[in-house]
Amino acid sequence: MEMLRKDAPAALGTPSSVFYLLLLPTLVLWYIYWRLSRAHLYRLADRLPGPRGLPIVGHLFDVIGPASSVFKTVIRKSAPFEHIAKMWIGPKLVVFIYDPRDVELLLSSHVYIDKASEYKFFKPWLGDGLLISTGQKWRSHRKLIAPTFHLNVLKSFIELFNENSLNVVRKLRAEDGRTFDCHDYMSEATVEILLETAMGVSKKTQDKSGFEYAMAVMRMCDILHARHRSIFLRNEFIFTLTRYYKEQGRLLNIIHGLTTKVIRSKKAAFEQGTRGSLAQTELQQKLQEQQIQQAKEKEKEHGELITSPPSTTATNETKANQTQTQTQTQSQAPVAGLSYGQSAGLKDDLDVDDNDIGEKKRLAFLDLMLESAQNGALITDTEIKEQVDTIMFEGHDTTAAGSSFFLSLMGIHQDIQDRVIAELDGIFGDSKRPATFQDTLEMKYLERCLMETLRMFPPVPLIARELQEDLKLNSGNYIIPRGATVTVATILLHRNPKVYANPNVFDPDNFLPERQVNRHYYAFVPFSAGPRSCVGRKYAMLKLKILLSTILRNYRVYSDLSESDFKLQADIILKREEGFRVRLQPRGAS
Ligand code: HEM
Repeated sequence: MEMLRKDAPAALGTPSSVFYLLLLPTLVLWYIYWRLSRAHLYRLADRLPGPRGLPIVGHLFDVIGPASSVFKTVIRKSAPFEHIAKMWIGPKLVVFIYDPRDVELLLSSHVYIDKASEYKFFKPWLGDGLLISTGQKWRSHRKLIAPTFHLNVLKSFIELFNENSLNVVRKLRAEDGRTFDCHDYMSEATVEILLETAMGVSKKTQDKSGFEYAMAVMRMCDILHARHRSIFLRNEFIFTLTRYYKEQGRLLNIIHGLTTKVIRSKKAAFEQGTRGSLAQTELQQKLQEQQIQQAKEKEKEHGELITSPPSTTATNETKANQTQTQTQTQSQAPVAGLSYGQSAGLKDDLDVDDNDIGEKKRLAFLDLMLESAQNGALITDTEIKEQVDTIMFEGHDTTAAGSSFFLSLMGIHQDIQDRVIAELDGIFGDSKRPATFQDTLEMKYLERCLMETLRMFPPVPLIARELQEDLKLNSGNYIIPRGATVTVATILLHRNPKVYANPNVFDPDNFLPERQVNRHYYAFVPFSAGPRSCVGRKYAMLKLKILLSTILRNYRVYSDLSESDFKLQADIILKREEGFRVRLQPRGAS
């Protein structure tokens, strides 16, 4: 008995050996349970076509590595499949869709609106802003924000679009005749335009130019993309141990520093009763001063009696109201279709009739946010900050990429550039006058070139959703199971040979109305579509037309490369790895 008692612990083993003895069966049981709980996912996934991956890890190794090679590999492997391609990234099922009929099902739905888990890496930066939020919060904020990008509001930005575009032209003089990366200029300009329009502050109120902010955003996107591509960096704990985490903190200081300052300065003006863009007020004052000066000079020259310029004593609020009223009486453009970046026939909440928008809602973005906060609990200070961060990011990086691709393509296709320039000369002649809203409607060929740029090089090349319900596709007898991530591969959709006869050829005539009419609405969705479409779509198109036409009225663009030399990288926003290298020559100089 005595012996038995002594041996008993040895027979049962030490606590650690018991642990190891139980570990294996526990793991096996857990694995069986895990597989069974995902049986539905595996069953339906097995029926989906896609490139063959490795056992267990699937295509994990395809998404690890430099950004440009990952993008190329994923596109290359998906391309041979006609409508849809499935890939396993470890345990994660990702399904790429690029048939317009399936894209319509996903994007037009009010059910499949939850963003994929990859968007969670944006959280420290954008919080629960419009891009990543979901449910009731997204719904109510979308309803609040969409009208602030209504055409009536946008028309009041035209002077600022013009003024900032001229500013870029002046800055570009430093690069005359040299090959340089135009993306830096486009980034800085798009940040400053956003500050002055949607945010309604003057760029003079900032210590530094938008350049530092734009560069911090670019670096931040690199970090987020690195997290997408590394299994280790995806883990929150491991991430905090890396240099990326420290750098993220530094970058967020710059990014949030600017947005905090913007809100503070706008709030201060708001509390003093000032509404509307402070930059707009400054610009109007400057124009008035110029008018007075010119009138005085004229008077001196000719001894002419001149009528006095408009009073400068009106309050900012009155002026902002005046601007808004003026814009309401300007020509009412067709609201749907090409001019605003989507297929004719597609409509979303930006296409509401003018009369459906209440008076108060005709405010620019940050004005409306502050007004709503003042009037009740529609939006809190934290939420305003999240939305400002979201609009600042979404509103600048996308248009910086779009305009840089446009200039690169103009540089490559001199014959097409000739036609754009001829159109602009037809509209403006020799005049240096700023563009009006009506002019932008007449830039038909430039518009087609812009659309073709967004087709071939969509700044947002992938739109990903996480399915909470199964999705039965239209293109074939396929069901994508709930739990999967569905990705609209815009870049493949836009180059679908069944839709575009020569998908890899830059041909602005793809957007001739007669060609458009025969195409599926969802074959062109650079701004997404449906309930989660881009709220900045019209803003982006109007701004890009003014910015790019101003550049091409002043410079001719050249490029030493062709599209086949582009090394595309999709670190959130589509870019050229080698930079957007172009050369400019002032127009009129031979
Ligand atoms: C060429 C320029 C632009 C392109 C190609 C573009 C593209 C897109 C796309 C594809 C989405 C959907 C993303 C997704 O579902 O994952 C989106 C969403 C969004 N965009 Fe844009 N965008 C552009 C410019 C702008 C501008 C100028 C603003 C604001 C001033 C803006 C604000 C937003 C916001 C807030 C969302 C989220 C909307 C929501 O989820 O309800 N974008 N954009």
